[in-house]
This record gives sequence, C-alpha cells and structure tokens, in this order.
Amino acid sequence: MKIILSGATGAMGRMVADQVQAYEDMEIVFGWAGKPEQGGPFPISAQLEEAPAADVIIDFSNHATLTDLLAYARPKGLPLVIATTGHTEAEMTLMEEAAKDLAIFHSGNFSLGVHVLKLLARQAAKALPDFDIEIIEAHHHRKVDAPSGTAKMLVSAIQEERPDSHVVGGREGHVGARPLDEIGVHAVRGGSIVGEHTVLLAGLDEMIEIKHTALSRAIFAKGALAAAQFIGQAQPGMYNMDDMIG
Ligand SMILES: NC(=O)C1=CN([C@@H]2O[C@H](COP(=O)(O)OP(=O)(O)OC[C@H]3O[C@@H](n4cnc5c(N)ncnc54)[C@H](OP(=O)(O)O)[C@@H]3O)[C@@H](O)[C@H]2O)C=CC1
Ligand SMILES: O=C(O)C1=N[C@H](C(=O)O)C[C@H](O)C1
Repeated sequence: MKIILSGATGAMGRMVADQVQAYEDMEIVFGWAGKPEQGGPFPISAQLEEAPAADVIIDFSNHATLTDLLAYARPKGLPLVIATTGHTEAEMTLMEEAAKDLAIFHSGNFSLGVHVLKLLARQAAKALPDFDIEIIEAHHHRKVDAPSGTAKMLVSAIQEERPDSHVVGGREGHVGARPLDEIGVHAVRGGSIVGEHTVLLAGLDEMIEIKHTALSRAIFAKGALAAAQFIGQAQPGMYNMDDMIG
C-alpha cells in the first residue's frame, strides 16, 4: 500500500513515518508540507500535484488543507484518512459531500483507548441522567484548535443520550446556576502534554471521572495506518472508528 502523507514534517507526520516501518506491506511514497524538508526516506514537497500514484492519503496537517486534499483525491478516487482536527462546519459539509464518491475515514482520535472512553461516556450519560457532565481536555502548547477533535467526538456521543444538551465553554462572570442540559467543555494547553481527556459526571454527593491519557503519539499513528488498510478497498462513504472496531 503506497501512502501520501499530508503534514509530513509535523509531530504526527514524523511519528507515522516512524511507525510505518513496522509494516512490510505499507510505504510512504510522498510527503506534503507547507515548508518541505529534504533528506528523508521519501520526497517531501509543498506541491501536492507532484505526488506519484498511491493507494491512500493519510492527513495529519491543518484543517485549511482540506479543499486541496479533496481536489486532488476526488478525481482519482483516492481514499483519504483524515486525522486532522479543527475543521469548520463548512469544511465538514465539503467532506461529507466528497464522501458520496470517495472513501473517507475521519476521526478526531485514532486510539483504541479513546474509542472505549467514548463508549463508556455514552453509557454513563445514559445510566446517570441526573448527573452534570463536563469534559476536560489537555494538550501541548503547539495545538492550534480548541476544543480538541476528541472532545467534540465525546460531546456527540453524549448527545446521543442527551439530545437536548448543548456545549458551554469558558465560563466567566455571573453565569448563573448550572442547568442539567449543559455539557461543559474546557481546554487546557501547556508544555508537551500529548493528550488527556476526562469525562466528569457530577451528581449529588458523588462523582465519576473517566479519563484517557495518551502516553505517546504512536497510538494515533498506528490507528491511522490501520484505518488506511481498512479503507484501502472500501466503497465511497464516511467511515470512523465505530466501523473499524465496532
Ligand atoms: N485524529 C487523531 O488521532 C490525531 C489528530 N491530530 C491532529 O493532526 C494535526 C497535526 O498535528 P501535529 O502533527 O501535532 O501538528 P504540527 O503542527 O506538528 O504539524 C502540522 C503539519 O501540517 C503541515 N501543514 C500545516 N498547514 C499546511 C498547509 N496549509 N499546507 C500544507 N501543509 C500544511 C505542516 O507543515 P508546514 O508547517 O511546513 O506548513 C506540518 O507538516 C492536528 O490537527 C491535530 O489535532 C494529532 C494527533 C492525533
Ligand atoms: O493535536 C493533538 O496533538 C491531538 N489532537 C487530537 C484532538 O484534537 O483530539 C487527538 C489527540 O488528542 C492529540
């Protein structure tokens, strides 16, 4: 499987390039980045059109690359694994539109542990309908989007059980008593934190915290490579971790 790696010079791009070496049947044939670097095991360019024929694109870059990625992949029917977070609503609509004739695997988090955190959060929201729910995410100081893609995924899972709830972030001043239909979402940024997500359920006289801590970016890279194998032969459509793991 030949891979085009979008975001090749970033923290995640480097980790994917490292992890792919463990797979005999996968190789990166081209890297795309705004400011390319020379001397690595595959060519990196700022011109996506220079990429050779490939089987899949893996994207860990910036939401602003989406239009170019779709313009390149769609005419070729080239499956896309989109791990980048922070897409606008308009970009999400573009992605869903492109998925009518392109296989797109999109997830805000490619780790197995976060997938289970999501299932647990939904189950807890159902089992504890009177508990207030808050999500706290923490990431490194380079992260440019907030809240994290994972936090948004957790909100969506909880809203499956609480369809009338809405997100509240950054409380300040006289905000009044907290209604049950809020989901508080809080973004912490600092140092080299790889990624932490806590779902806090607070009831009267008791609370539960369900927490996932990423100890290495390798978990995201391995998950994205597994997703690339999963959608390599898939029919057009939008796929996520539920489709791959169940
Ligand atoms: N779904 C998941 O499991 C995970 C998702 N992520 C997401 O992946 C993304 C990347 O994270 P990370 O590697 O830490 O970020 P970095 O800032 O370290 O790297 C970003 C990469 O994207 C490239 N890039 C940015 N803008 C453009 C552009 N306009 N055109 C071409 N290339 C561009 C950068 O190259 P240059 O600077 O030269 O332009 C760089 O190679 C983020 O959205 C993050 O949230 C991260 C971890 C896990
Ligand atoms: O930017 C990151 O680093 C991460 N981004 C993803 C997100 O926004 O949820 C996943 C992971 O937490 C690391």
